[in-house]
Amino acid sequence: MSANQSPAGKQPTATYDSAFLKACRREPVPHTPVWFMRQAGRSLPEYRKVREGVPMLESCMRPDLVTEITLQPVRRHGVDAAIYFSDIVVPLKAIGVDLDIRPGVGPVVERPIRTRADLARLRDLTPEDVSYVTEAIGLLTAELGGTPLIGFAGAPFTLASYLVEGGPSRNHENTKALMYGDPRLWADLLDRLADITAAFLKVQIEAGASAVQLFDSWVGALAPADYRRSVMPASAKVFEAVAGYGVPRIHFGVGTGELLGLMGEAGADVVGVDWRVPLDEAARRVGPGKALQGNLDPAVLFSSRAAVEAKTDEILTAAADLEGHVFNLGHGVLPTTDPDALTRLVEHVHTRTAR
Ligand SMILES: Cc1c2[nH]c(c1CCC(=O)O)Cc1[nH]c(c(CCC(=O)O)c1C)Cc1[nH]c(c(CCC(=O)O)c1C)Cc1[nH]c(c(C)c1CCC(=O)O)C2
Repeated sequence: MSANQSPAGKQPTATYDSAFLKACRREPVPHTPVWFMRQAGRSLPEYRKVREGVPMLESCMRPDLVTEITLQPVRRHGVDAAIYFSDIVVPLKAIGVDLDIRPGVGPVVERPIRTRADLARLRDLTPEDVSYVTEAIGLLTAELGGTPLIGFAGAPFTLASYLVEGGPSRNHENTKALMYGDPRLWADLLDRLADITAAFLKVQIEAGASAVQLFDSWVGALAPADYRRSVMPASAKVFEAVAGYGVPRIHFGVGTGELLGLMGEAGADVVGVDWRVPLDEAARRVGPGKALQGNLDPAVLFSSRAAVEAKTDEILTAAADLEGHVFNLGHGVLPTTDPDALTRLVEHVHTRTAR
């Protein structure tokens, strides 16, 4: 190990010692670190400008654009971590699934996956399928200095929901029909997706990502017993596959108050919490040995500065006794959010928690 290398491998010491990675490891921090899910995106005029005329999926495959878009919120807001600009469906596109991301809609799959024959269309992901990810992360880590880069992927349940429904869904009825009606096929589908997801996260870590987040955005639609039986084994397989790298693993979903304990148990080092459960109560549900991430309601950013600060202070108070806290929103930045409100929020959290 050379002098400027960390115990965690090839990342620079400044990155290893960043407030974000320290909080994930539950070590003392100089201030509570902050980043925002969907911090890169339509809330930023500079994002809308570089995306002009470039379809979403194409932008994810261009290392120059990925690098620029990932850096934009770091420059503008001074957040404590960058999140790699991509989408949860990128690895599926990379293995040849016929899908697209429609503006204002989200991912749409031409031929949904619902039978055993359909399952054969999901082949393994190799690093060559996503060489643009390796290239972009190389460019990014060179630019980021001591700011850590978070890699991410969609969790098997949330990916399955898009694949089975064929697009965004409120009730996930086709997904649940498969889960309850053909548990063997469902288990095989989730296992396939776990392998693809694990391979995609490995590419990002090996290229230089300092942490990874598994987005199980829609898993809050399930009761705990069904989560434990039908989803947790696949998510646990993903976490286990990347455990050896020693980078923090974050696990996030929306409406997951009843699942927080199980989501930690699946293998996360950090559990993401939406705004429906206060962080002190979330800590009781998750139990010791894990950090928490969250949990300001993204809609609060549409209220007055005083109201944003009051809600933020409530969260910081609830987080005061946590073993590790990464400040974030309870879900992604809404596209019409005033970016200045986000910049002020970063400053406020840093000032309020400076030690
Ligand atoms: C469920 C999900 C998706 N994608 C993602 C999730 C999990 C996170 C969550 O729960 O919000 C993950 C995601 N998607 C995107 C990021 C970028 C990194 C970041 O957080 O800054 C991340 C982390 C870019 C994106 N992914 C998408 C956009 C908007 C498309 C655009 O800017 O043209 C961005 C910036 C498209 C997308 N892709 C998806 C949706 C629901 C949408 C929005 C559809 C719309 O409102 O237009 C699927």
